[in-house]
Amino acid sequence: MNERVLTPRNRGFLFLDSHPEGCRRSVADMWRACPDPADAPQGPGPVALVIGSSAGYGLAATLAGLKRAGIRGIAVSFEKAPTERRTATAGWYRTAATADIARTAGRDLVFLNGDAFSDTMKDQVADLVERRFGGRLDHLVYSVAAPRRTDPDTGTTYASVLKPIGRAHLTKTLVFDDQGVPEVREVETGPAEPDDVEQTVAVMGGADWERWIDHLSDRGVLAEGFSTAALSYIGSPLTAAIYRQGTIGVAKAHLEATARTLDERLGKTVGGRAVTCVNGAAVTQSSTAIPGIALYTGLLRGVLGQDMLPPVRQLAALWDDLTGRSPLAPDDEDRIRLDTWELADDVQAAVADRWEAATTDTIGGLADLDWFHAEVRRLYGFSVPGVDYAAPVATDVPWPGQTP
Ligand SMILES: NC(=O)c1ccc[n+]([C@@H]2O[C@H](COP(=O)([O-])OP(=O)(O)OC[C@H]3O[C@@H](n4cnc5c(N)ncnc54)[C@H](O)[C@@H]3O)[C@@H](O)[C@H]2O)c1
Repeated sequence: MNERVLTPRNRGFLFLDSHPEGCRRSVADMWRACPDPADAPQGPGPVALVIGSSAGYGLAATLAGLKRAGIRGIAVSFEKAPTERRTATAGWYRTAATADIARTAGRDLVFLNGDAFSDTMKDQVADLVERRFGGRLDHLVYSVAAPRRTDPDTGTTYASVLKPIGRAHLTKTLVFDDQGVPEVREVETGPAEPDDVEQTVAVMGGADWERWIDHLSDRGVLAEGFSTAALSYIGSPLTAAIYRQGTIGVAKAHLEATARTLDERLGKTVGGRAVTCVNGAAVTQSSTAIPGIALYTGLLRGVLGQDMLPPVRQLAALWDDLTGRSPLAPDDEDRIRLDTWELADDVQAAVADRWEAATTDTIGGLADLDWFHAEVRRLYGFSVPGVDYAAPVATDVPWPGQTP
């Protein structure tokens, strides 16, 4: 058993190691933060597939699905195993913790580790649905955030980028030095090259989600009334140049257009439904990579405090919609909106005032930096309340279903 004391080592918002016990507790905290349903789910539960289940919104989808809807089924993510020298990635440890929660809740959830963009993974999932889950999938939540995707048809690998379109964009941004001292800087991001948009759409648009649905449909494993949701983001005018009007925004528009195509197709074939679900800002490994988002999210928390709705509470509402317990009215572009708390006019006005006033000297009084800094560390299992970080911890935690 490889036991050692782990201290955080990071470059910016990226950490080299993850803390297994901290990751386990952060999942337990998320589980507790998901509200109980008025009546406990009965029976074996609907069969669900969550893609991107080990972090951020996909982890929230998995936990909220277990608690609110009593799902069983399959959870897919892409994580790295521990080695002699390095810990596993945080999502590996969170997956082990999620598996324990599913087991305790009496739900049969199978965790697969591999590339969701591959056809091999799609076949593996379809085989499992056939063999283990009665051949019928009731729900699919798509929550992948990835830097690259290889198209199985052509073998071409696409890389997504976060760039403005048309001209360079100067934004304020928040960084922390090695001692954790915050600094507000300006960074310029150059405009997208001609094929950056196409590449980003190929990774983060709707192509892979559509491929999943077609693949599972061809295999005949979509249940009558099957429903699917993919996660999207709109965000603030403050981040629009880099996000919604940037390369990633074009990809999100593609994802939302794909939902409309899939919705029509599923309606005709299995009486099913496809939607995108627009969520609010959250601190995740993917979101911290977006220029300006760290500052924006820290200020948003400064304005909203505890009223900032965590992913697991948003996803509880999504499951209530998917299962028909409490349907949500879509917006005029057929999207489910769980981001209204973030985009409320008064909230956005207050964040914009603070953004304007933000400098290295003033930031401490404008943003909730303690929260933001701790959230970033919690992504890797550090700064989780109740964990003894001085104690040695076993890093070779097995993937669920494997023997150590
Ligand atoms: N973070 C936010 O503020 C925010 C807000 C609204 C919507 N969203 C959306 O939520 C979705 C998930 O983003 P996140 O921020 O939770 O990301 P994240 O980085 O926290 O999680 C990404 C997940 O995708 C998995 N993954 C990555 N590549 C994969 C691959 N090739 N195969 C299988 N799994 C893979 C990872 O293992 C992880 O489970 C995205 O669509 C994002 O746009 C995020």
